[in-house]
Amino acid sequence: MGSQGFNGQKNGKRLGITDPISLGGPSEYDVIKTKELEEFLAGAGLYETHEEAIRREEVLGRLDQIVKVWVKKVSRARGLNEQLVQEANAKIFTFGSYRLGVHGPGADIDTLCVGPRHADRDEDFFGELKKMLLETPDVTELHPVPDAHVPVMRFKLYGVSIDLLYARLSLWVIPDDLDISQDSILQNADDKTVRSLNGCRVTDQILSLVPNIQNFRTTLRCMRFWAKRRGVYSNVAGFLGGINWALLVARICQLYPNALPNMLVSRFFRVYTQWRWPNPVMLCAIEEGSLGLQIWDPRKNPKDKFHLMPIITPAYPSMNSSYNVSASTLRIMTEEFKRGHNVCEAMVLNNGSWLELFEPYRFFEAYKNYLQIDIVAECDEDMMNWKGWVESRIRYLVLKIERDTFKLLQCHPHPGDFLDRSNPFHCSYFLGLQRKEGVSVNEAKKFDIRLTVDEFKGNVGSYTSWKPGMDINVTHIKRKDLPAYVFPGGIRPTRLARVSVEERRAPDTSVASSLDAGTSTDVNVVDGPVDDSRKRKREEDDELTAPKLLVNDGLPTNGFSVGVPTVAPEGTNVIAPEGVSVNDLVGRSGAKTEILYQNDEAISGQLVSGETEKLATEKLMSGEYEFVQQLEELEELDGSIQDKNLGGTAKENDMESSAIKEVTSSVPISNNTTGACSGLQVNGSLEELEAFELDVPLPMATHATAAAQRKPIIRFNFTSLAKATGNST
Ligand SMILES: Nc1ncnc2c1ncn2[C@@H]1O[C@H](COP(=O)(O)OP(=O)(O)OP(=O)(O)O)[C@@H](O)[C@H]1O
Ligand SMILES: [Mg+2]
Ligand SMILES: [Mg+2]
Repeated sequence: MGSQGFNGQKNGKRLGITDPISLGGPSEYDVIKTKELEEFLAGAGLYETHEEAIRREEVLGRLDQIVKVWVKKVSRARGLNEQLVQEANAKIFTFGSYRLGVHGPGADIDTLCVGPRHADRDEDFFGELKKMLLETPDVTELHPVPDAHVPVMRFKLYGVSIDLLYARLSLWVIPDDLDISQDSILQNADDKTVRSLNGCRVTDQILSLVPNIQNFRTTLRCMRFWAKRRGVYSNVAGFLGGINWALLVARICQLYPNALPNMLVSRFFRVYTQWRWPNPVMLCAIEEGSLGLQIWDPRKNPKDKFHLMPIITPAYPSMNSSYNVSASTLRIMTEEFKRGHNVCEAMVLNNGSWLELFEPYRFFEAYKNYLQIDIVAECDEDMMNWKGWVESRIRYLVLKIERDTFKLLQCHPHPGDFLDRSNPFHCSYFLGLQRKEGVSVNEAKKFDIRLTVDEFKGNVGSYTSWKPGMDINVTHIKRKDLPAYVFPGGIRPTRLARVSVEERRAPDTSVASSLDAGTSTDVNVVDGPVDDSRKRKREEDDELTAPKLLVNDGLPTNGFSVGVPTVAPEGTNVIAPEGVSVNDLVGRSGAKTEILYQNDEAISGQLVSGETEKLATEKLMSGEYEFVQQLEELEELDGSIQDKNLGGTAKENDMESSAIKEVTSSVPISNNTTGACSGLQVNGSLEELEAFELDVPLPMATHATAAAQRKPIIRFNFTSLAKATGNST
């Protein structure tokens, strides 16, 4: 198949803020591999049926009817004359995965209702419309969330999940052909309206900024599925969510405008493996705008400087869509990009497969030590609210632990919760724990993170909608003590293979995978034989290095616990920060390079040579836009930025390997504790924490006074050999 001859432009406008990396079109191989990929995605159940698609359209039609009736009712109640009542209008727009055309069978439809100035949010949208929805028999599970940052009404209409936002415009009449992409639509809009409009405006912009929507969709479907399988799909956990993945994929589509999805997937991994965060990913230039709304600008906004993985939204006001990303989650995602890159490279040599790329990440085999966060509530509604709140706090716990252990301990949050099948009002979250690479047992000495956990629980306990019965428990557990309900089917494998650090991220062709689409939080744990000699060695290692973890102060618990009750520990020690080199001030190239080769060098009709393309990618990475320059300015502005190696490291002629190396060390500089980050590890073996010896469930200490009275103790002692007495749950 020849080149589609796309020159990187759409309607005479260049897409993206740089020229493409390659204008090469697909080869026969790409056509075959793309077909294979599409079949794979279909086989995984990612596409809905034609009937389901029709149903969604009917649902949207019905919703549009409902809001149109609503707005007339509201207009009449406000005393508008009959002519104005007749003209009164409201309109439904869609955004999210449905609008992008990448939704799966069970996905919600994200919708926005745009209404006139006399239909307000509180009284009319969350009042009258809610009342009408409650009275509509086809509406079920109505759950209004008026106090959210982006207020939303959640419900099901004919069984289809709907997220409905509201934008109140300053117009008296909403025309049916209203264009919300104009910035003027934001004039005189309240903050919640601006935020509510944002989802639609961003989605529409994305679709207008990619060269080929169909290729974008297939690639995005693939990347969303991949991210779910690899446990890196979750905004709230500090990974990336739907909009972030869409933006990352869209940028790749701009850089390879004539490529088919198979190549876009492989370039996705290549480019983001080399990406030198915190250079931002942007689909277009950031507009200053005339309305004075705050935009992402690390030169002006101190908070923006600490964003580790900026992925900027393309509609005014441009924002960073991925501010939740932490050093931990960035490290994990970078490792995953690298793994994806390796699998794709191997595929070209006939050594890899799509199956292998989508191999589920085996979270519960990856670590020896976990932190288990259990929550309980008294009824469905309390549980839903309590879960939402706790879930949104967990990434702060990750930050706190890494901060308070001077980054010697690394946390890996598992996205999503696990429901205890024996108790519908109990569920658990998990963090994998490991010692930072290169931190020796001796160096690590002892940790005391009682205060860290206490702080977390205090924070969680400050929930303004707290109700009696909402409780939380934080317990340290070993892998063997993981509750059965975390495993597929609720059945603990008879023997859990320990995945070595290298194995954790490396492709594993020996493991068969069941492609249960949509189970983003499920991890396929495989029960396999463990080599005896390796096992013996492990046990010896455990003996030598067993650290100690104390999870409470010996006080009795209040009866709710999951974990391993053991004896109370001896006194606790607080580790000193000495000797901890937080190597986060390492080199970022300051040079702004000429980007890419000329268009006419791009070989029309065929792929550019691998080496040329690699070089082009590398160039792009090393001189991405004006941002490097911006960073230099930043450094002049802010003495806290201490990039000593600026401009002194790899430049445009460096090979890919050095670019990778740079990616792993090119991180923003911060003296801010929450935004602080360490160097990333990609290569080499990450050492795990070895067996914790003591593991006592925490007393319940969620709320206010309870939290103050029961201080949980978590102590990591890498030298002590106190014997465990734990038994499994
Ligand atoms: N917590 C949030 N903060 C900010 N924006 C959010 C948040 N949750 C959702 N959104 C916005 O709503 C959009 C849709 O979110 P949603 O969770 O429905 O994901 P999605 O991409 O539609 O995937 P799915 O197919 O799983 O629904 C996102 O793309 C984002 O713009
Ligand atoms: Mg959605
Ligand atoms: Mg949604």
